[in-house]
Amino acid sequence: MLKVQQVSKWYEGNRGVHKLDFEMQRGEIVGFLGPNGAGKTTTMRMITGYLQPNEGVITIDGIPIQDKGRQARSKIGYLPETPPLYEDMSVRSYLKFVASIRDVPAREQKLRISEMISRLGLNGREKQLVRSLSKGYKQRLGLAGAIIHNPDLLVLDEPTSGLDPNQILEIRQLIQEIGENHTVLLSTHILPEVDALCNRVLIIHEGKLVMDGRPDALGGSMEDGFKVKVEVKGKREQVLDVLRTWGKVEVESMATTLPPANTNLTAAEPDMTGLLLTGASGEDFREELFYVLSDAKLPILEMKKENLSLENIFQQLTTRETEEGQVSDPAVQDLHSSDTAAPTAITVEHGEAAFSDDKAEKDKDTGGNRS
Ligand SMILES: Nc1ncnc2c1ncn2[C@@H]1O[C@H](COP(=O)(O)OP(=O)(O)OP(=O)(O)O)[C@@H](O)[C@H]1O
Repeated sequence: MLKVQQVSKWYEGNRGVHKLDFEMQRGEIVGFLGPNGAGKTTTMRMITGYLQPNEGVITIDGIPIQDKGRQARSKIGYLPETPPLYEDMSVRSYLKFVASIRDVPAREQKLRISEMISRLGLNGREKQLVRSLSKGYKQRLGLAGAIIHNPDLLVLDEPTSGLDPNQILEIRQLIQEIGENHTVLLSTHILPEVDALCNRVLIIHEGKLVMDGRPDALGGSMEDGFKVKVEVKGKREQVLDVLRTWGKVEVESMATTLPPANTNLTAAEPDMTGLLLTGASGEDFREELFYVLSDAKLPILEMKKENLSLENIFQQLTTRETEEGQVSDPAVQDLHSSDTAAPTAITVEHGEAAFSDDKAEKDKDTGGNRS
C-alpha cells in the first residue's frame, strides 16, 4: 500500500535521508528504528506529505503524495513526536476541529468523535481542557486525532516518548488495538516497543536504510551469540573446570558477586561465582547448562538471558556494513526470509533506551507539527 522509492531529502552538511527504498503492505505494523538524527522524522514527514523529497517518489495505494497531497493525506494519519494539540480547547472541541480539517463529513462527525472518545479511553473527559490532561491522556487525544478520519496508514513518531511506564504500557496497548485494523509505521528508540508491537522492523542510520526484517531476525543477525548471566554457588575454579570440560560455552567476563546483605548466606560462603557465558553455537544452552552444573553439584542460584540492546544490534549492523565496504551504497539487509530467522526471539525488558542523545545538534523545521 505504501511505496517509498529512491527517496532523498538533503539538508545542509550532507544530512537528511538518502535513496530510501521500501514498501509496506496492508496490515503490517512496522517499527522504524535508528539513533537520534538518523532520519526517522524526516522520512515520516515526507510520507505524510508535510515535507517534499528532493528526489524519489512516495505513493499510497498508487497515489503520489507529492502530486496529490490532499487525496493521499486523507489515507494517512500522523502523530508527530509532539502532538499538535490546542491547549485551550476541550477534548471534544479539539476532536471536532480535527474532524473538520480532516474532511470527515459533517453528518458523520458526531459519531466519529464519540467513537474516538470511547476507543481511546477518553470517556468522562470530553469537556476537560487539553492543558489539564496528563501527558498520557494528551497522547491518547493525539492518537484519536490521528485516526479520526479512519486512515489506512497510521504514522507514529515516537508515540511513547516522555511517558511514564504505566502510560507507555497503556499507549502500547492502544497502538496494538489500532494495529488490528490499520497499517502502522512507528518510529522509536526503544527495542521493547518493537518487540511488543511490530511484525517488521526497518533500521535507518545516517539517512540510509541498513536493515529491513522481522524483529526475530534482528536477533538472528547478531554475531554475538546467545549470552547468559549465571550465578553459581561454588568455587570459581571448580565452576570453570566443569564449563571447560563441557566445552559449549565461552566465559566472556567474570564478576564476583557477593550475596545481598539481607540473605541468610553467611560470610563463610563467598563461593558465589558470577559469569557471563556465550554459547559457542548461538543456540539457547540454558537447559543443558542447568543439568551440567547440577550434575556437578554446583547449584545455579540465578540465570538470566542477556538481552541485546538496540545499540549492540545497531553497532553490529553498521560495523558489518563498513567491513563489507557498503557504506556508500548500502545494501539493505533483507532478513525476511525464514532461513535467516533467529532460533530465539528477542525478548527485552521494558524501559530500555538506546543511542546517544545528540538532539541538541538538530535543527528541526517546526512546521512539521501540523496535524
Ligand atoms: N529542518 C532541518 N534543517 C536542517 N537539518 C535538519 C532538519 N531537520 C532534520 N535535519 C537533520 O537531518 C538529520 C535527520 O533528522 P531527523 O529529525 O529526521 O532524525 P530522527 O531520526 O527523527 O532523530 P530523532 O530520533 O532525534 O528524532 C539530522 O542530522 C538532523 O539534524
